Amino acid sequence: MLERKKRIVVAMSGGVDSSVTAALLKEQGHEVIGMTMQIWDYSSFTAEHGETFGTCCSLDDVYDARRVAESLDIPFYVVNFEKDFQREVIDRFCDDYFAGRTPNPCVLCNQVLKFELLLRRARELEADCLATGHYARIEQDGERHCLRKGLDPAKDQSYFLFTLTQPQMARVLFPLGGMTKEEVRAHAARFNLRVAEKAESQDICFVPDGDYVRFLEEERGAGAMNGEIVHVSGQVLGSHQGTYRYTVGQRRGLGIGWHQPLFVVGIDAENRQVVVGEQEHLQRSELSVHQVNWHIPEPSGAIEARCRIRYRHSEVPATITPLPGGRARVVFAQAQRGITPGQAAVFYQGDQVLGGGWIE
Ligand SMILES: Nc1ncnc2c1ncn2[C@@H]1O[C@H](COP(=O)(O)OP(=O)(O)OP(=O)(O)O)[C@@H](O)[C@H]1O
Repeated sequence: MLERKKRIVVAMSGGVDSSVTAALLKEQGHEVIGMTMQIWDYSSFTAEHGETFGTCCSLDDVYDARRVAESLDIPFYVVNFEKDFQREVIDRFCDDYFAGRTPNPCVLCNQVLKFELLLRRARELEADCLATGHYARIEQDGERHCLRKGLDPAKDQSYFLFTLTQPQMARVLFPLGGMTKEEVRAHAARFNLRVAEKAESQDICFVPDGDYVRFLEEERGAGAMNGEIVHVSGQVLGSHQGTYRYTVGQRRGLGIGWHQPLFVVGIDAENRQVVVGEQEHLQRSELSVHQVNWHIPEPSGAIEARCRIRYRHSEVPATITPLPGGRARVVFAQAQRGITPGQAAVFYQGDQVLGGGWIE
């Protein structure tokens, strides 16, 4: 039981996690308000492709969130952030791909939509805090708040939350951070929530079928980025239909016969070249990041930590040196495969997030 009754806005996606979050906070005696962001209109996708998908933000999900709010007997609001989502997440997603990077839109959605815009709406309702169903933990350590991994290693979402700032963490709750998904599903059944058996959401909610190339071409048109496939040695091996169709580490779909397996090792969007090489060319022992967000006071020199270079990567030992202009250099104890510009590099010490930035 928390000591003081709070007014808490719960970000409700219509999924199991945020529904349980709302139910638990209500059970603890807080004044809970449900809020769903409408961020993407699926009707055109569904009309064209004739399918619906279990994503985090379709209209069905708004309906589910409303039903859950009704069953919990809490006020419920839908906020329309479609334009913000288009500008802050989708346009940047497309810009990144067309500039030769592989973006991570979930981090941007958390950063701008959930923890700036939605948090502001919560403040307008005079709420004490905003709660989400993320699997991560925020703990207070003296004056500072620290971000820790979710206790369930299979669900930990701390990587997607590295941009959180101190003022945001002071206002954000992750009630599921200390639970496993099993426990959350058991709570959902106990609360009799009709979303208890709902499937997990997709990786990228606005590309429900996973065909991001089609999505990019619908957004930006096709054909403008075609060019050569070039071996690291400089030899031209073939041609391609658009640099945005490729990502570092990719092996399939190159359409080139070569005496060794070939991988994409770099994308030079300016010259419209896809650079390929053998396995060993994918290994790099250092990277640079920009827009670094430190969760600890910015170190004055190099620190030893562990670094994760994409969501499904187990963090590895690295030396991290802050650089001027909000940048940092990361040098790995052992070379890493497939360091990908546009992805986030997040620094950890044990289960604590020390900071993170965007790979250049
Ligand atoms: N459209 C939305 N409106 C409001 N909050 C959202 C929305 N989408 C996601 N969230 C919030 O962000 C959290 C993490 O989102 P994510 O897409 O990772 O969902 P998830 O882990 O599948 O959770 P859930 O089961 O609640 O959908 C959700 O638990 C919810 O609190």
